[in-house]
Amino acid sequence: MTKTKVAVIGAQGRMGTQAVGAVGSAGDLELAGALDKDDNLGDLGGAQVAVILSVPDAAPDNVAHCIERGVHCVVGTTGWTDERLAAVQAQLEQHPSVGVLIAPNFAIGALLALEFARKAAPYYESVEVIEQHHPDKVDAPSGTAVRTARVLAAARAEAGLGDVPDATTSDPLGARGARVDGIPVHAVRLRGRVAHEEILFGGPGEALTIRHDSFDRESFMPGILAGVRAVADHPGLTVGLEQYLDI
Ligand SMILES: NC(=O)C1=CN([C@@H]2O[C@H](COP(=O)(O)OP(=O)(O)OC[C@H]3O[C@@H](n4cnc5c(N)ncnc54)[C@H](O)[C@@H]3O)[C@@H](O)[C@H]2O)C=CC1
Ligand SMILES: O=C(O)C1=N[C@H](C(=O)O)C[C@H](O)C1
Repeated sequence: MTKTKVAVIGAQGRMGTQAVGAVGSAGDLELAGALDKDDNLGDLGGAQVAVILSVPDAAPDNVAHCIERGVHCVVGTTGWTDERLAAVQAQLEQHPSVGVLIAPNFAIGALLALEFARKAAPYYESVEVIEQHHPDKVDAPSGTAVRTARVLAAARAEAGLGDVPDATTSDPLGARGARVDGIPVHAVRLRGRVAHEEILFGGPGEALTIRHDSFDRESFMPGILAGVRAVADHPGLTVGLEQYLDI
């Protein structure tokens, strides 16, 4: 069997170290490179696929480097703005056979939570998102929470729902949190947490809470490997691993 050659970028980080182990342990994959910020990415050790788990400020350059060399990308790094996504899209137009997966969350439960939330959204007047992470995380709100809020907002708009009700007229300290496409999003940072998300729905006389917990980064590894195995068959830009899976 010919093994797919995979390079990990951000290989010395919390996620990168586990991803290096997961790729190295997969019988159908070969670790071609384990690269971090002081390394010259070069030809990525001849990799066909790069797993990018660097920091938000570095990932756009990492992705551009890979696309330029025809290397498919499975990107876990967060912090993707519309402008950064548009730049990836534009570069991919010059490299139409290259696949780039940007996956805000690789955990199967997080993907299921997103789909359950999409389904619930039309039925509730109120919804808010609370994410909790370890205090070493550099970006807030989490990429997962941003994507969840966007999906919720789109589902509400499609169902003809208006803004979430909120009578607040005075909030000088920002206690009501951020708004992503109109959806309130709250970020908690606590030592001991890994990655957690709650989607709180409210309607007259009832509530529905959808919650996902990643207690260990091993929860992300099967999703990374699934992305690596599928990315070459999905040229162009894809946001969300759920697009590859039958969820
Ligand atoms: N999609 C998902 O399921 C998950 C995504 N993440 C995201 O992955 C990213 C990394 O998270 P952690 O591993 O916790 O962070 P980390 O800070 O532990 O690791 C980041 C690594 O990237 C390296 N790095 C910095 N600049 C670089 C450059 N120019 N080139 C190559 N490497 C560079 C750092 O030296 C470090 O080793 C974050 O954006 C985080 O939100 C984290 C967990 C799950
Ligand atoms: O930084 C993290 O840890 C995580 N980052 C991703 C995010 O921002 O959504 C995924 C997961 O929540 C863990």
